[in-house]
Order: sequence, then structure tokens, then C-alpha cells
Amino acid sequence: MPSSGWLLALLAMLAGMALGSAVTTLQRRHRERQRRLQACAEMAAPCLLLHADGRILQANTAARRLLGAPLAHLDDLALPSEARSWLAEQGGGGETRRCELNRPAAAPLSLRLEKRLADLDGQDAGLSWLLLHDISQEDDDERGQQLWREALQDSRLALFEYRLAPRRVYGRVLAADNVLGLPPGWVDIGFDHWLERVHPDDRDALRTMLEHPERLATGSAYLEFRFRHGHGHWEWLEQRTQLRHEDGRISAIVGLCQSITSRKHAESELLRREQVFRTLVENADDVIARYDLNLCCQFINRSITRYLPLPRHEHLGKTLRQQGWPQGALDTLEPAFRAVLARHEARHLEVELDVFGKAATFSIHLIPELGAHGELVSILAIGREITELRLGSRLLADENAVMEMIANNQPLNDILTRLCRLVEAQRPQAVCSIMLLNEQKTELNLAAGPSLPASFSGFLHGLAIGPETGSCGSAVFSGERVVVSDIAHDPRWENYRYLALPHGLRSCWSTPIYSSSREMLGAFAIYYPTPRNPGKAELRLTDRCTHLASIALERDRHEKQLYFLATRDGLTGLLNRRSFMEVGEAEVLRSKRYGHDLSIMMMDLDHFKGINDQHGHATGDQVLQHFATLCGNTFRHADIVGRLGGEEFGVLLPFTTLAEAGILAERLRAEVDGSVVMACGVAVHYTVSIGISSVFPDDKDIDGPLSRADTLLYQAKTLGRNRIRYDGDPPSLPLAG
Ligand SMILES: Nc1nc2c(ncn2[C@@H]2O[C@H](COP(=O)(O)OP(=O)(O)OP(=O)(O)O)[C@@H](O)[C@H]2O)c(=O)[nH]1
Repeated sequence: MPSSGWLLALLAMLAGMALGSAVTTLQRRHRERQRRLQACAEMAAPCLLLHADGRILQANTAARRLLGAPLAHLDDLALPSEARSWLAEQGGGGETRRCELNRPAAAPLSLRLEKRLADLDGQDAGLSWLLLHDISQEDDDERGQQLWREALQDSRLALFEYRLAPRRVYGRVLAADNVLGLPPGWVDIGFDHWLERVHPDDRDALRTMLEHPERLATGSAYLEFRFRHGHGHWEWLEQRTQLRHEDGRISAIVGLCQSITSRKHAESELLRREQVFRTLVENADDVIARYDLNLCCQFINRSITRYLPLPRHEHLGKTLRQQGWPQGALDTLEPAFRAVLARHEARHLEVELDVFGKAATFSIHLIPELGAHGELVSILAIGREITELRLGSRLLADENAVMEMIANNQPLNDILTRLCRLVEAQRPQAVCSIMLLNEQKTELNLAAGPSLPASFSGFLHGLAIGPETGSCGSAVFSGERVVVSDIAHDPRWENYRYLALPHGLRSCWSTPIYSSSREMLGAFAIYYPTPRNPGKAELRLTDRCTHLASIALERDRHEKQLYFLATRDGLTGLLNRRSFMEVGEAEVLRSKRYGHDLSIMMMDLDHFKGINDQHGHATGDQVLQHFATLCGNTFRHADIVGRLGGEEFGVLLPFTTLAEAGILAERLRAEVDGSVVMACGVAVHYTVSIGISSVFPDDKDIDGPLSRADTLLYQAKTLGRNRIRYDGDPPSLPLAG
């Protein structure tokens, strides 16, 4: 059958055609598959060609390098299950997925997996590309950024960008809320608003930076300014800036700001403390200086200019000697400094200095200053002038000495002289004097003036008291202190300046000396060689000395009164018996030592009992006083008259022969006989009998001549009274009128 043959042929032809086509398709797909394998191998990025069942058909070199070999199946990668199931899903071409590969023998790997379908001949062949992106580095960057953000947050740092063209400040100020109290997030503020928040004192610097960025240093520039914090207070910022360029021009300034408020507060506190310390040091009366180990001055405060002539700054870098310390001070200072250098121990010393012609005493402390390891780094010297302190101690000691002299009844002149010296020790240029009033209060006499020129002292006797009688005469006259600051021109010295000026006495302040009962006693004067007024300290010193002088004078007067009372007869004022005998003993010894004559009289009023009886005891007293007065008129100043008891009197007549004594005795006897005492309107007449003897070579004391005179007196009484009896021959000299 032809038709079945045709059909068979046709079928065979069709089968042949179909077979050919199938073979061709298979061949093409094989080629495509090979191309994909080839493409995978040639890819630079790590890439795997996967079969849907998880087999790895191809792993290129980059993939093997990244993942290691062998790579036959996805299981070899130890992908996280999530990534594994994602890969197993059909479709999803072009999708990516992150995953972490924790490899036991290698560092963990962060991958971004990118799956692409690799269909063959436009059909899904269960093949896919797996591109492996190593994002470990990106992660590191992200972690770094995170850390940086956290650090910024904690560090009080803020980063700003001052963009010049739009004149705006931008910033991703992570810590801005912290540092500046700005809202968190992005800052975007115009320059003007920004500057408004900057402290007015710092604004110009920041404005200059913004307007003239070209002036900023090419590297990092530094600026400090205060910025108003969101809470209202000022926040100190330190800003380091970098310029940013675009198209060859400065486009922005990047500023990294850090809060330095705490530091600034600490600095200002430190500054304040330093200021306080400096103020203290600068204004201290003490001299404060620091010396280095070569003993060169590193620092010295301004007090030094009071004592040494160099200007303060010229002391720096100079040794003690170069600073101009006098040799006397150097002799003490240099060894002391060297001792501190050697032993690192503090020392104290006292130094005498001549300060611009004035003696001054210094107390100096040398203090070693040690470094962190105990090594000596410098020496601190603190010097204090203690002249006044020392003078005060001396004044106290001198005053005590004067008081002691007063208590010990030292001679008044010695005490007053010591007082003058006391003041002169306190005030080296001063010359002092003490003038005392005479008993009649009519004139002044020099009592002490140890440093006055002798030729000037000679004039200071019998000085008048009045309104223009020099300083002392005027002070005593007015009862007030008189300050003559310039003798050359003061009218009160008109009549005396020719005496004072040639002796270099130019000013004179005189203070009256009063007794405790305000009786004027004299005046205390201080002279100076230059015209000047007294200072408070000098007035105080004068007052203290005047007071001491007053005590000494009163004490002296009191002593004299006591002595007078103890040695004198209260009724007549003549020596009493005890004193007469003491003086008599001394006179006898003196006459024998020097070989001069000494005559002795014993006198007794005649019938005195009768006068008492007839006229009364008071009249008897009057007669005794009258007789004492006549004795005073008759005998010389050097003769010593005493009332030995009742109406009995004695007279010592030094340098007087028996004959000369006789003349005086006769003159007295006649005077008595020729006078009367008027008592209650009645004239009372009386007479006196006298016995006279002389000291003979054999006499050892007063007893012999006194006894002989007494015997002669008795004889005169016996012979009829109103007469004189002599020891030996009556005087051959003619009796004077
Ligand atoms: N008024 C007065 N009488 C005194 C004082 N002292 C002694 N008499 C008196 O002096 C008198 C001395 O008398 P007599 O010793 O007897 O001596 P007379 O009377 O002077 O006789 P002749 O010495 O012998 O001349 C006594 O009456 C005493 O009381 C005195 O201080 N005042």
C-alpha cells in the first residue's frame, strides 16, 4: 500500500526532522551553559554558578579566594539558614540579601548576596548566578561611624561647617544639645543669628574669621569664644578650623568645637587665686624675693625699692652683691644662702642695714623651695623690717632702766641725761635737752643735754620765759607744746637763732613738763639738724619721756623734802643735832685730810626759860627763829649752823681760824644784843653766850672740839652771859664794826 508507505516515509521524515531539531536545541543549550560557566570563571567579582539543587557548578577564582576551596555545594559555605532558604526560593532575580559567614578557621565575613537567574535559551534552567559582595569593610566603616557618633556625644565635641556663599552654619552636631543646648539634629543657622549667640567680646574675632577666611592659618587655626547655651549661660568653646576649597576658592570653614567651659572656669579660678597671691605679694610690706641656685634674683616685689636704690626690674638676674646689698649685710646673707643651698633647710637671720642714711634692722627668712622629687629648685627670701620693733624693745628697756634709776634714787641729772639719750637712740638725728624752772619760777636752766654742743649749752642758763624766748621759754610761758619747724624763720627764735644755727640746730620742738598736780617744772626739747615737723611717733615718744621726766623730778623733789625733814629742825630750818654731828664728823675729817682750819661754835640763848615764862612759848619760838635768821645773815654760805636742842646752837666754820671765828661770833652776839623781837606788840630782848674752839692736830673726831666749845660756853654763862669764850688766847684781830 502506497499510502501507508508514504505515510511511513512521511513519518520517518518528520521523525528525522524532529530529532534533528532536538539535537540542535540540546547543542545550543550546552553551548549556552558553557558560556555561563565561562562567564562565571572570567568574572572579576566573586561569583558562583548554582544549580537549583544547591550544587555549585562553577566558582570563579575571586570566589574561591574569598571563600576558600573546595566549593562543590552550597552546604560547603555554611550559610545561615535564612540565607539558605532565600537562595532555595525560585525566582527573585536581582535580589540581594546580607549575611554573615562565621568561619571556624577564618575571620567572620559580611556578605551581600546578589542572586541573578541564569536561564538558558530564555527558559528557566534551574541555574543562577550568586554574586558575593564582601561588605566587611563597609561594616567596619559603619561601626567606626557609630563609635565616632557615640564619642562625639560623650566628648562635648561639635562639628560645624561655615558655608561662606549662603552665609550659613551647618552642622551634624551630635553633641550640640549637649555642648550648646541647640536642638538635636542638623544645625542650619544664618551667620548673623550665629554671631548673635556669640559673646559680644568674642564676636569680632569670629566675624573676622567668617569675613576674612583667607587670613586663617593654612593648617588648622584655633579660636576660643563664648557661645550662649540653650539654657542661657555662656559656654566656652575652643574651635579648630580647617578651610574647605571648591573650584580653587574657599567655600567653607569647618570648625570642630569643644566645650572648654570647665577648663576656663578652672583657669579663671586659678588666675583669680594667682591674682590674689600676686596682690598679696606685691602689696606686702615685706620684701619677698626668689633666688635661683646661682643665687641670682628671679623675682622680687616692689617693697625692695624702699631699701635698695636699684629699680625693681633691675634686680632680676642679679646676684646679692650686684643688687647692691651693703657689705655688712652680705657678710651675713651670703653664708646663710649658701647654708640653705647645702642643707636644704630654712634659715632665719637678722641683718642691720643702712637704708638711705637711716639704720634699719631686718628679719630675714630663707626658705628652700623643692621640686617634685625633693630637689632644691630655688630659695624664697622673705625680709621684714623690724627696726621699729627693735626700737620698741629698746625703748621699753631704756624706760625700765630710767624707772630703775628713779627708784634707786640716782642723781636727777643722771636720770635726765639718760632720758635724753633714750630719745636720741630712738631718733638718731635728734639732740635732746631738759630745761628746768628755778625755784622762783622765773627762769630756765639746762638740767641735761648730753649731745648739745658745749658752746651752745653754755647759753642755756637763766633763760627768760616769755612769748618769744625760743622753744622752751615759749612752751613754759604758754603751757603748751611749741613746735618750731625752722629756727631760721620762726619769730620765737628771733633773739636766739644766732646761737642755735651755727651749731647746726635747725628745728626745735619743746614740750612742757608738769608735775602730777599740774605745776610747771620745765620743758623737754628735741632739736633736729633739718627743718621739720614731728611725726605722731615722735610726739608719742616725747610725751612718754616728758612723763618720765616729770616722775623723776617729782621723786627728786620728794626725796629732797624727806631729806630736809630728816636733817633739818622744823622750827628754824637749821640742821638738826644728828645731821649737824654727821656733817661735823665729815668736816673734821676733811680739815684734817686737807690741813685747813675748822672752827666750831657752841651758842646758847640766855635766860630763855624766862622769855618763855614771861611772854609765852610762842614768843619763845619766835625768838628762836629770829636767832636762826641772824645766824643766816652772819655766817657764810659754806658755814654749817645747827640747832642742837632747845635754845642751844652749833656752827661749823670750815677754812676759818679761831680768830676769824671770834670776829663772826662777836658780830652775831652784838647783833642779837642790839635787836628785839616784836611779839604781840611787845619788844622782846634777848642775848646769847658763845664758846669757840678749833680742831687741833690731836683731834680725831668732832667730839673733842665740840666738848671744848661747850665748856667755853658754860664758862661764858658763868662769867655773866652775853659774852664769848675762846679756846686759847682771845683773837688778836681787831673786831670788825
Ligand atoms: N619756846 C620754846 N622754848 C623752848 C624750846 N626748847 C626748849 N625751850 C625752853 O628753853 C628753856 C631752857 O631753859 P634753861 O635750860 O633753864 O636755860 P636758860 O633759861 O636759857 O638759862 P641759861 O641757859 O642758864 O641762861 C626751857 O624752859 C625749855 O622749855 C622751844 O623749842 N621753844
